[in-house]
Amino acid sequence: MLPTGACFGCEGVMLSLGGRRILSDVSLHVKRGEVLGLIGPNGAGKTSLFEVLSGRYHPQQGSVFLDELRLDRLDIFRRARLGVARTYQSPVVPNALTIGQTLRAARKAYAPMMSAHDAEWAARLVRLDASWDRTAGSLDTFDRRKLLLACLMMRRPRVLLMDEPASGLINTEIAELDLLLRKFADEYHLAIILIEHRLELLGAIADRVYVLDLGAMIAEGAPEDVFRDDRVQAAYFGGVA
Ligand SMILES: Nc1ncnc2c1ncn2[C@@H]1O[C@H](COP(=O)(O)OP(=O)(O)OP(=O)(O)O)[C@@H](O)[C@H]1O
Repeated sequence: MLPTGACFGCEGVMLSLGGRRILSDVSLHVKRGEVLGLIGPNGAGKTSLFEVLSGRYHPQQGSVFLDELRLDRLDIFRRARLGVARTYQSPVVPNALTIGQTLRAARKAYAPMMSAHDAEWAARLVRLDASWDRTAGSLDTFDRRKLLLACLMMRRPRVLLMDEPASGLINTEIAELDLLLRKFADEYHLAIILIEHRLELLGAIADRVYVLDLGAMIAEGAPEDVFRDDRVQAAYFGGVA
């Protein structure tokens, strides 16, 4: 069960891969309209936790919840259809398709089919200004991210999991991305979880932050408190915990 007010998350997740313990007793939850940061040093288990939440990995112990629904037995595509959207560190787009064709493919990927109006709305929402005749492969990193976000947003997801969405972006683009994500959370009540290495980026946008280290959750709270936490300092900078 999730705590009162939470709409998505996991409880007591234990994951082993290839005989190695990757996650130990990990719990995390997010509310509607909340932007959550997930941080931790390299190899802490952040991406593995996203794979558990999105349904690519099935943990040996623990559960994933969307409201009261237990998602444990559902594969990644079923969770996506229930409103668990996911982006990846590399914005891989279908290079040869135009923006228009890519959005059309997303509209028709599964029932219910979305309308052309939904695609136009989503492209406007993410401020994708490029011509729809352009091939997706010709877009820069930020426009690729926007195109992939538009494909997700047209279906009005309930949860958005984003693995290092600021990777490859310049500062002005990161500022625009922050505004977009705040808008998704505030106006569309989307629950957002972001993986980010750079603490300073999360300080500006996250309502709350979780810190993973060596597969265990070592801190949770407001960004300014978490960043001062001795265990977090030790995990990041090798100080004394
Ligand atoms: N399929 C796998 N089989 C065995 N070990 C794995 C597998 N995938 C990941 N790992 C290991 O699990 C640990 C956590 O990896 P993960 O990619 O989840 O960490 P991360 O916090 O996302 O790291 P980074 O910030 O470097 O992306 C690492 O030690 C990694 O080598």
